[in-house]
Amino acid sequence: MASKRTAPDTSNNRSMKQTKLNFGGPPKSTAPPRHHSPEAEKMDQTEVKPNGPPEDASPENTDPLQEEDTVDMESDIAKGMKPKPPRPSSQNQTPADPANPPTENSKGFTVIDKVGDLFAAPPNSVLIHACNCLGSWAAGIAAQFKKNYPTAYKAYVDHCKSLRPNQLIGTALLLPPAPGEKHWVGCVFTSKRFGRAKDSPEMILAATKTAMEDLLKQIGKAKREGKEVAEVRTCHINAGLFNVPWPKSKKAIEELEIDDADVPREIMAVALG
Ligand SMILES: Nc1ncnc2c1ncn2[C@@H]1O[C@H](COP(=O)(O)OP(=O)(O)OC[C@H]2O[C@H](OP(=O)(O)O)[C@H](O)[C@@H]2O)[C@@H](O)[C@H]1O
Repeated sequence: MASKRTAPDTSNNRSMKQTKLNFGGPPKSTAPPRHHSPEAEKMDQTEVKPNGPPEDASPENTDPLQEEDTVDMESDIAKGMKPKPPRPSSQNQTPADPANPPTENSKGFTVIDKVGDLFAAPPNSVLIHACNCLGSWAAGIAAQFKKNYPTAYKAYVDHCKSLRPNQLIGTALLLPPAPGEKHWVGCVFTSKRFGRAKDSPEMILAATKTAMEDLLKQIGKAKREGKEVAEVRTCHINAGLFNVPWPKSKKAIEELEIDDADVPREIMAVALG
């Protein structure tokens, strides 16, 4: 683990049942460790440190999720939980027509929980993480992003320098794979600041909705332009240093509706076991 410190993940990673039990419940910890100096927490623009070399940061080419996923998904289905049932496609249901079987809501999204390492995703996957608006990927999974994707980190810092937190909050930045960096990086700006100055859980969740909508639309646009986008994978955004239980962020994503045929409808939420 490349992060300098661990952060509380207030969700359960392995079981939809436990995820449901945790839903809406209080976070296990309300005081995540501070990870920036008081000076840094006061800053509106973080200093830009030179990026180190990628070292041997390139993630694996294989995706070790598959086997475990199948087991998890099957057991979830056996428990009568996810996958999410299709939403009604119309208010006025007509009798079943074999030529036109009922379809899922074409505007909605499904978030599938998986156990594994986010960075072990297939090439050209989009990896999503929550960001502050100050240009800092100093801790938690953000520090791993900084190490693995130095070009994306620089683009994120430049983006944060070009806009104020009030302009960035609730938006997203989609960064294509740079040479030697095999994944897209999806930054969702869910809190203006970090540490003790982070936004409230309510504000973080509101920003998560619009930022994820923005990101998914950007992914749809990239696909329309012929760019190669494999899977869309997210970590349990907001569940560590931002201290918002994952099921709440997951629900915010699943409640989105976007009317765009090119937007990917399935998001894998990957968490370490
Ligand atoms: N390899 C891996 N694969 C899969 N899941 C992994 C993983 N490694 C860790 N996780 C999990 O990933 C979740 C997110 O937890 P995090 O605490 O990182 O992020 P967050 O979204 O709550 O908070 C954002 C602020 O954290 C940073 O802080 P800085 O201000 O830069 O210092 C940012 O820049 C923001 O400001 C937790 O469930 C971790 O268990």
